[in-house]
Amino acid sequence: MATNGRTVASVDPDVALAYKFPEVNFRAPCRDVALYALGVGACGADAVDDKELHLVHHRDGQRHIKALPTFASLFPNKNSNGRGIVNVPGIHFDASLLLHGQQYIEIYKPIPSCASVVNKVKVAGLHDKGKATILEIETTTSLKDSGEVLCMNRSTIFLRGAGGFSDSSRPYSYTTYPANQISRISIPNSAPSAVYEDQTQQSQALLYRLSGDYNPLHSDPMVAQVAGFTRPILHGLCTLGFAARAVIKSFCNGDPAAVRNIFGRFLLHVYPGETLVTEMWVDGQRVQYQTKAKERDRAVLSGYVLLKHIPSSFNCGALKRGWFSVVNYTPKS
Ligand SMILES: CCCCCCC[C@@H](O)CC(=O)SCCNC(=O)CCNC(=O)[C@H](O)C(C)(C)COP(=O)(O)OP(=O)(O)OC[C@H]1O[C@@H](n2cnc3c(N)ncnc32)[C@H](O)[C@@H]1OP(=O)(O)O
Repeated sequence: MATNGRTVASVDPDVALAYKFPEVNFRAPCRDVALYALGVGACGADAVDDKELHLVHHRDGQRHIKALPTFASLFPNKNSNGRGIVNVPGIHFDASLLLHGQQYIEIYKPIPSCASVVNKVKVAGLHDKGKATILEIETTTSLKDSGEVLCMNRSTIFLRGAGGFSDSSRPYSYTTYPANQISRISIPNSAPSAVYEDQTQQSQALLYRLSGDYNPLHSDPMVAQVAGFTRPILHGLCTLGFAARAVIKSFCNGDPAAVRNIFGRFLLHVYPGETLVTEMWVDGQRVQYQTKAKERDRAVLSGYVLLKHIPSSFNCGALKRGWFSVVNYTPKS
């Protein structure tokens, strides 16, 4: 329903939860993997950066470029209308007020750089927060030929202005697992094990959107203003890609296959051109992180990355072209 061009929000949880999504088949070609890597800043500091060149270029003797684990976060886009909006019967909202709240990714197999895959999708959570509705979409992606499951994405979408559909004394909440299992991130008081600084470009969102999220919030100044921002903002998943790269460069010697799970909560919007400073704390195989927009000194993202192995000790204090990675880390025995 729409009045004056704006959709009047309404949520019918029974209709939404009963909906069976169709399976979505698609092909993720090599070119998409490289374009995505560039969209999240790979090779931005140094075009021949040895820790990242393999994300966009394969040398003689290598068959394929390597996909960042967060490339998997693009797969749920294929369930959407191409503007980051998943249509779920029973949920009507003003698309200009949608924000990405959280993303959780489990990687079961290294993400291939070229594959035909299929998405199975379900509503995994629905919460009435009064001023907003939180919708959680779970997408499980498998290789089309073998049926092997590659990864699972849990996308948490914050629908501003769409809450209040339940009794305020007993707000509606549904989830297929305890949400606090992944959403409570407490940042340690101790000094971080590593800090990584990265510069986003003014054109970052315009480049990132070519990976498939054409939500005009990230490109159209008028739409951004209606949504409450002074100018277009960066895609949340772009910021998550920067944070994942920070962890991979600092603790995995650039190997994207070293990552098992990734979680991030988007705390505040990021403007393209801002400097992202990611602080990381290692605890066994888990790297907790917090990313700040340096110019505003505000935390914009926090979460964790679960690695396949405890990272080994190494020294990395190189400071070049405004990037730094200061490592103060010895693995626990
Ligand atoms: C399938 C594919 C789908 C992918 C779609 C993606 C499409 C993309 O094109 C869209 C984007 O990329 S948007 C850009 C990235 N996101 C952002 O910039 C949002 C940044 N975060 C914010 O602005 C605020 O945290 C904000 C506004 C989110 C919340 O702030 P407040 O309104 O101040 O909320 P608050 O009062 O603190 O809390 C209210 C309840 O909500 C919960 N909550 C808060 N932040 C959350 C978040 N980020 N994610 C999930 N839940 C969140 C709180 O816990 C609280 O609940 P409770 O009272 O039960 O604790």
